[in-house]
Order: sequence, then structure tokens, then C-alpha cells
Amino acid sequence: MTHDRFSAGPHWLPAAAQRPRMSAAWWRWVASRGSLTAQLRAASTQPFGVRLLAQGISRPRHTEARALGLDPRARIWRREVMLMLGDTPWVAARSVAPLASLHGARLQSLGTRSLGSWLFRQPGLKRGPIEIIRSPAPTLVTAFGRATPWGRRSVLRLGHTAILVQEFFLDAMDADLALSSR
Ligand SMILES: C=C(O[C@@H]1C=C(C(=O)O)C=C[C@H]1O)C(=O)O
Repeated sequence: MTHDRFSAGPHWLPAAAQRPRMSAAWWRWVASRGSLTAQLRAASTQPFGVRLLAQGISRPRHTEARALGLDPRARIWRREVMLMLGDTPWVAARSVAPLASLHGARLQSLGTRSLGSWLFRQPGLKRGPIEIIRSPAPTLVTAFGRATPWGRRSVLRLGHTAILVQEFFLDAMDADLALSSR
């Protein structure tokens, strides 16, 4: 069985439903609607980087298909990365987009450039509601560190292209920014 970094167990809920369960400092990260890349860059003196873990054609998870309004058998492009500050991973991210809608989109050629640094420059970008999950499956233990309880996702739309961006915050970010204690 392949190691599945991103099989999240519990349910995705609207951000407001999860707010009482998190600190104000976490809320400012998990519920923000701007570019996470830009927020990460501003929060650390360490250089921001993207470590590409995997990308390619796949099938969506059921929860991803539902979020994108897709048939679970539809083919999607998946991109799994670690967002790094210096040598420390702070966020694990999995973004998926229907292959049919990717025509002309840059997801496939991004490499180690941040998806957000391209997306948030596009005029007409629309971001759907932020959903939050608590305690993503403990399987999100990577060679880079353990996950915090928090993950978030939203669908970003650019014309006919829809991209579900899922971000799971790692312990090192919590420790470096002392988010749980504020
Ligand atoms: C959507 C954004 O892009 C970030 C960069 C990603 C990537 O390069 O794959 C994935 C998730 C995001 O955290 C953002 O910066 O908000």
C-alpha cells in the first residue's frame, strides 16, 4: 500500500465552526484568504522555498471530488509540496485540479515555484470559502516532521480552471511562531 501523506480522516467544516477550537494566532493563519506564500515570507527571516514531493495525473479522493464537483473517476492533476522556511518545512500542501480544466494553466510546469506566487497575480482569481479540518490523519507524519491538528482547503477559480488547494500546518511552524500559546 502506497504511503498516503494526505489521507485526512475527520471532516472538513466551514472556518467559523472551527474558530472556537483554535487560538487567535492560529486563526490568523488558518482562516486567512490571501496568499499563504506571501504570509509565510512575511513571517520569517528564513528564505521561503517549495520542495516538490510529487505531481502527476491521478484520481481525486472522494472528499476532493466532492469539493470540486467531480466524478470520482475523473482524472486530475495533483501536486504535493512542502513549503519550506530555510531548511524547515512549515506546511504540507496537496493541490488538485481537473485535467480537463487545466488547459493553459501553469500547474503542470510550476516546478519549485510557488503555486500562490502565480495564482495571486492573476486578475479575476476567485477564492471559495475556507474549510478547516482538525486532526488530519496522523499519517501526515513525514520525514520532515509531524502535523499540527490544523489543515485548511479552498477552491481557487481562474476562468474555467478550478484548483482545490489543501494545506496542512506542521509542528515546526507552530513551534517557530508559538501559535498554540497565543
Ligand atoms: C495557494 C498558494 O500556494 C501555495 C503554494 C503551493 C504550491 O507551490 O504547490 C501550494 C499551496 C499553497 O500554500 C498560496 O500561496 O496561497
